[in-house]
Amino acid sequence: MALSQHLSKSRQFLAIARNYSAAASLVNVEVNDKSGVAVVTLQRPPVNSLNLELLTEIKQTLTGLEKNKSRGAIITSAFKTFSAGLDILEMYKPNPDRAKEFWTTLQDVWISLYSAQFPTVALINGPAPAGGCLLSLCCEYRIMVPKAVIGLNETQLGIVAPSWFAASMENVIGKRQTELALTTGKLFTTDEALKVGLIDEVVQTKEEGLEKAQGFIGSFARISPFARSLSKQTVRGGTIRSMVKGREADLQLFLATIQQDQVQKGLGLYIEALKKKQAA
Ligand SMILES: CCCCC/C=C\C/C=C\C/C=C/C(=O)SCCNC(=O)CCNC(=O)[C@H](O)C(C)(C)COP(=O)(O)OP(=O)(O)OC[C@H]1O[C@@H](n2cnc3c(N)ncnc32)[C@H](O)[C@@H]1OP(=O)(O)O
Repeated sequence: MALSQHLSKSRQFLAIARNYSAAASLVNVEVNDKSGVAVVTLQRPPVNSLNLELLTEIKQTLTGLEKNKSRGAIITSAFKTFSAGLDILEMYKPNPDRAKEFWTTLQDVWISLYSAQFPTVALINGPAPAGGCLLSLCCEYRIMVPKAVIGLNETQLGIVAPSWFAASMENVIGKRQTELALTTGKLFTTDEALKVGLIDEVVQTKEEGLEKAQGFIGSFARISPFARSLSKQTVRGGTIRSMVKGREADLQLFLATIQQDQVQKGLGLYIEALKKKQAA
């Protein structure tokens, strides 16, 4: 499709996305007029913790971008935190039906983002623990600001990162580093993340990050989108197939795990600690 035609379609999507954003407003989508690349900004205050509603909007946004054959997407945050990960309140004293929908929607978001046909960049403009890290790991390229942290720190909450969280990290930094990171619940500083390959670039500001992200996506201008996306599928297909095959078992494991007394106690203490931190 010619770029002009494509941009016209993108603008139509933007109009729809704007209307949608106005109604719900947890995700803002802006399509760049020149490049056709969508900047997807998470905006659930205060820290973009991923609850059912935010995950649902992310899922709908990704579906819209895929339908409109997006040229690329940059995922970032409107706040100083990229994403605080899964909303702990979705797992603490959960309503079983909502917990089921919550986890299924998280799985859907992972599948859509991990297998997106268009190029994806995470512009990590603040802390990205656990589920925040997972979102960025689904992308093809990660750009991060200084003085932030990123990692799968689940063990620090007394829970375990599911196998597809671990696989997402392993595909980026390898088995050895993933095992060390997961067993300790490590949150990498920006410098540590760069050193281990968890992120690709460091930028000083979000604006610089947006330019770099556009540059990364622009680097595919002369590559056939068909060949690009099939190559991505070749590399990621095994991980996606294994997650999809195991998703019902994974859901049941999640539901059983969060009902355990020990897990509930741990989550309760963690929530208290977060609140005390704010009061101090
Ligand atoms: C093989 C077996 C498989 C079984 C599977 C079963 C279970 C595993 C399931 C899931 C995996 C879990 C994944 C997750 O993502 S868990 C979430 C992990 N997240 C964190 O640990 C981050 C916690 N937050 C922070 O560290 C900080 O908030 C921050 C992100 C660094 C930001 O710091 P800042 O100082 O800017 O903000 P505050 O700390 O003051 O927070 C403001 C406000 O937000 C509340 N909040 C923070 N994080 C969360 C969260 N993740 N969920 C819900 N709420 C959160 C915080 O309490 C404050 O609230 P208040 O009401 O006091 O204003």
